[in-house]
Amino acid sequence: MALAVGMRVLTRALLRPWARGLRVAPGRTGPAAGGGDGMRCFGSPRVLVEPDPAAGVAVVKMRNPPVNSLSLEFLTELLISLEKLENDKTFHGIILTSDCPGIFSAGLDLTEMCGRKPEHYVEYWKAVQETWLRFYLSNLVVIAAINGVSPAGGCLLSLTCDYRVLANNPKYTIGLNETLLGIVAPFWFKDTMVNTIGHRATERALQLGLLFPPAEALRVGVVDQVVPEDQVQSTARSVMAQWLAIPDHARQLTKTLMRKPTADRLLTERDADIQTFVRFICRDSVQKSLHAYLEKLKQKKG
Ligand SMILES: CC/C=C\CC(=O)SCCNC(=O)CCNC(=O)[C@H](O)C(C)(C)COP(=O)(O)OP(=O)(O)OC[C@H]1O[C@@H](n2cnc3c(N)ncnc32)[C@H](O)[C@@H]1OP(=O)(O)O
Repeated sequence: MALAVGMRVLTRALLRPWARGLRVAPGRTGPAAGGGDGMRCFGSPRVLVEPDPAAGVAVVKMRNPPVNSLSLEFLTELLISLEKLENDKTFHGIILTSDCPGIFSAGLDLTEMCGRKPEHYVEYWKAVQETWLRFYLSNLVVIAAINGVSPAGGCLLSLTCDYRVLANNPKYTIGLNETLLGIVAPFWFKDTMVNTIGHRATERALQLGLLFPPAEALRVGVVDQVVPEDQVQSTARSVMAQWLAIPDHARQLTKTLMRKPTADRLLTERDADIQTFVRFICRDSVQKSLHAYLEKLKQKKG
């Protein structure tokens, strides 16, 4: 039921103006990674999909340099790739990873939330909601191979996955750090974190905007496994094999059982959540905080 609702909302999303004209186009050519049966990589400008049909797995690489910030276009391309893989019976699992060295994703694109018109914030927030819903409720096994830093929306994206493998590099911190930007993680960001690490740990992590280095992330449960950097992809593949060995219908129904109540909360409060976000982001004080944060990021270089 929730999945049927999910399909309908995606179809609606793809009909929206920002999604029109974006279709999965043939990308880089060459043999599929590990597949060897001639199926080619495909994707879109910002998302590279490396299919391994023999394993029933596709590696989805985010490539929106420099930091894989989750812009409207990038989210749209991610959704289209996910839908294409879900509709292809060859695939049972995807490994979500990054093509940008040292960065999994810098989270929501701050330039989408700064100095724009309210109508833009509405469209952007719909896309953020849609991405969370689609990944959170996907029938596929989704494993995050986290090969870089992963703050805020980047962390959220990984939390939608069924399993997280993080590279053991002290620079690769992960967490919901929204409060450090003077903004508030919405209830469904919070719920996703609570479902992963529990209420008390989430309360502390979200209020303090904690970004956990690998050992801490593992201890608190934000990630499931920390491995040497050069073993992230191979570990994700062996974990995937374990998950795919479970009868698919039983695993899928169990996933739905676990996640539906959390997703339903957003599905029933979707419009109110958009209004809350737009009201909040349009506040002068919030705009000032975001501008100051972006400025600080830029000055870091000089
Ligand atoms: C209501 C809920 C709302 C929001 C949830 C969110 O997701 S808010 C976003 C939170 N994200 C962050 O706090 C991460 C901010 N970025 C960083 O900390 C660093 O950029 C990062 C990811 C550690 C990478 O550092 P690095 O030194 O490699 O790159 P640099 O900082 O120089 O950044 C390169 C250019 O990218 C721009 N940029 C970085 N993050 C974002 C972002 N989230 N959105 C948009 N743009 C971003 C940065 O300004 C640099 O731009 P440039 O024009 O080249 O100076």
